[in-house]
Amino acid sequence: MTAGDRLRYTPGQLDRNAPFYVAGHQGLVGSAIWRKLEASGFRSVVGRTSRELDLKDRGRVFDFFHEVRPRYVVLAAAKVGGILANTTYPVDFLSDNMQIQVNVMDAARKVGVERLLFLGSSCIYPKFAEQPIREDSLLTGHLEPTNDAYAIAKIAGILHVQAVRRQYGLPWISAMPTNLYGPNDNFSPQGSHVLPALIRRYDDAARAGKSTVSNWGTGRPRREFMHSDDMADACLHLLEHYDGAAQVNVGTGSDITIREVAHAISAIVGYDGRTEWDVTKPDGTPQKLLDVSKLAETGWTSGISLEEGLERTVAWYRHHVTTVRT
Ligand SMILES: NC(=O)C1=CN([C@@H]2O[C@H](COP(=O)(O)OP(=O)(O)OC[C@H]3O[C@@H](n4cnc5c(N)ncnc54)[C@H](OP(=O)(O)O)[C@@H]3O)[C@@H](O)[C@H]2O)C=CC1
Ligand SMILES: C[C@H]1O[C@H](OP(=O)(O)OP(=O)(O)OC[C@H]2O[C@@H](n3cnc4c(=O)[nH]c(N)nc43)[C@H](O)[C@@H]2O)[C@@H](O)[C@@H](O)C1=O
Repeated sequence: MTAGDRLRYTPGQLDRNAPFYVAGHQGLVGSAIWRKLEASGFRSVVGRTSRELDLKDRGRVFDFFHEVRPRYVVLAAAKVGGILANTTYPVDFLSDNMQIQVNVMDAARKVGVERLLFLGSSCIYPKFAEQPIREDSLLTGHLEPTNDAYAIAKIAGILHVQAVRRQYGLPWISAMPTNLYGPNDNFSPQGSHVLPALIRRYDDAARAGKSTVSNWGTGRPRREFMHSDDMADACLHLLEHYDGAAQVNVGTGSDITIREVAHAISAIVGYDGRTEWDVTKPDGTPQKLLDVSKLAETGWTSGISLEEGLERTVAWYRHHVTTVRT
């Protein structure tokens, strides 16, 4: 594919028989996308674990794309973690993510992948962006320092997609999800995001009859949480209905304090002890609520309430407690 070879994209159903590569298909988002594609009739969905194909290995990534020749790609493979992991390992979050996305997008461009969806994150926006955060607030202010390395890699990914559109005419797109949760999440006490951390902590405490649990920070920051099945639904919707250079925010449109979500989880698991707040741990950005009007204009809104999503995820966690990723 060279500059000037333009693929004509017509919004509508993707071909259910065409090879569809889900990068990161065993992760929180990738596994939800896999379930969604199978349920939607896709017959040729392809995935590789990082053991089978390390996406940092450029040569092997090119070999894979030449062999499989996917027509569609969702790039849901990334180095991902919560606030502490991002603060402790900034080099990994910058370097791994830059390598993964550059290799995948270069190889996908080389074989002429028709539709590619790059997943960024709501942390790409300035720390003190006006709320709810509109897509056009990108690069208008300083980033939140606890995840600036990760955010810079994700911003480079958005630019990469836009550059491919401009130079090669491929109708690739980017989506910026809010904080996500659901089955196959990372439940590592130190490395995970807040929601899996709280589910594990409160469930462990309820089982052990503990009188106190300690959460991080002040509990005052506000976050918007979305179930990964909603996210997967939005991804397929965008691939079938959106073709623009600007990234699209993906969220539910409402947020909640960490204190409130901790209370909700403790009630679901039946924990009746005390909750303390360890203010030596970082709060991160004070509020991250996405403006989802652009997504709504494409015809998609979130369908899973936080209450239902938490119930489902706690049930999943309890069923998989001995095998969850930590
Ligand atoms: N979770 C969240 O709250 C949010 C996530 N996102 C974005 O969504 C996407 C998916 O995140 P999520 O599902 O949560 O992350 P997970 O950690 O659950 O999954 C990431 C996946 O990436 C794969 N992966 C990581 N490194 C490599 C590598 N070197 N080679 C091949 N595969 C690799 C892993 O494969 P394996 O299991 O085989 O090692 C894993 O399945 C990411 O781009 C993330 O930035 C955006 C906003 C919020
Ligand atoms: C999705 C997004 O996720 C990260 O940003 P974040 O939203 O700040 O992520 P978080 O889920 O880790 O924390 C949210 C809030 O919750 C509080 N908190 C309480 N108790 C625990 C706890 O036990 N663990 C964690 N992790 N946080 C806790 C914590 O102190 C903070 O105030 C980015 O680095 C980046 O990866 C990114 O894009």
